[in-house]
Amino acid sequence: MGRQVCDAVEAADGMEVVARIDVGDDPKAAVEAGAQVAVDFTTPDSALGNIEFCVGNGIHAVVGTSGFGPDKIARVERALAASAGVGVLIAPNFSLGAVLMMKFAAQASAYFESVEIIELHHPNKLDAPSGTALRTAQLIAESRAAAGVGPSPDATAEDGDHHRGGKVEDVTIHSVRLRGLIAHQEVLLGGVGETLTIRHDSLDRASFMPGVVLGVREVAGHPGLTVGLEHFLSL
Ligand SMILES: NC(=O)C1=CN([C@@H]2O[C@H](COP(=O)(O)OP(=O)(O)OC[C@H]3O[C@@H](n4cnc5c(N)ncnc54)[C@H](OP(=O)(O)O)[C@@H]3O)[C@@H](O)[C@H]2O)C=CC1
Ligand SMILES: O=C(O)C1=N[C@H](C(=O)O)C[C@H](O)C1
Repeated sequence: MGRQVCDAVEAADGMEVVARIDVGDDPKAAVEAGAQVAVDFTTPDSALGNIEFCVGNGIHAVVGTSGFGPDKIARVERALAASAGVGVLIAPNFSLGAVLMMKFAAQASAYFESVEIIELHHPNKLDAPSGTALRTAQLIAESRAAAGVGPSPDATAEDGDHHRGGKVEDVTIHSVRLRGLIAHQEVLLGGVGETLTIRHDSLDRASFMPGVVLGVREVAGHPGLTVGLEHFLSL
């Protein structure tokens, strides 16, 4: 992602890549080069420190790295509280189709008794479930709570080995890791006598680039923390 993002930013109107920071490089090089916006696609362990460094140095940040739970989000907010005017965008998924898939799934989940998520990714992915699946589960939970819909029915009495996947916000998520895949997700919804499946496929990492470039363009105009690219789009 890092290499592809550098190419996409370099090709975008009015943007220039002034520093490329790999693991082991000193991030001060970005400050010295006058970076206005940093883009982070690293690892769940590295990203928080990178964001805190950027915010502390007045650099806006666009973050694609997954694994941002409530604790890390709170730390980003604390860093931002001490740096007025700096913006951080954390987007679980930068592809337009995935943003729409999450929105449609959350909307539909208010009308169906059952909902489960299957996320499917390449086997080099470090985290499970994916950031997209976590965010989808949160959005579904919010939508179902607002509509007064209870948890999906499930009579499984025992599942010591997790054959039924894992639950996030009471929504079951199944994670598939398979050579040949890039990034895919299905949200399965079920009601009496019918099912609805909402599926998104990233067939190429190029699918994330327009969203990243949009984030870089817009983040300075959105001080504070924004979670989700949908807030920079008029959907
Ligand atoms: N939001 C979205 O739309 C998308 C999010 N992602 C997420 O982005 C992240 C990266 O994905 P991907 O590119 O596939 O992963 P890779 O593992 O291929 O790349 C991560 C890179 O970050 C480097 N790195 C680790 N720590 C640091 C650091 N402190 N400073 C600079 N570089 C560092 C790693 O170096 P080394 O290998 O030497 O450790 C590695 O080269 C993942 O969390 C993934 O889930 C991916 C695609 C889309
Ligand atoms: O690691 C990936 O590849 C991806 N990670 C993000 C996630 O965890 O949801 C976004 C996309 O699914 C690709």
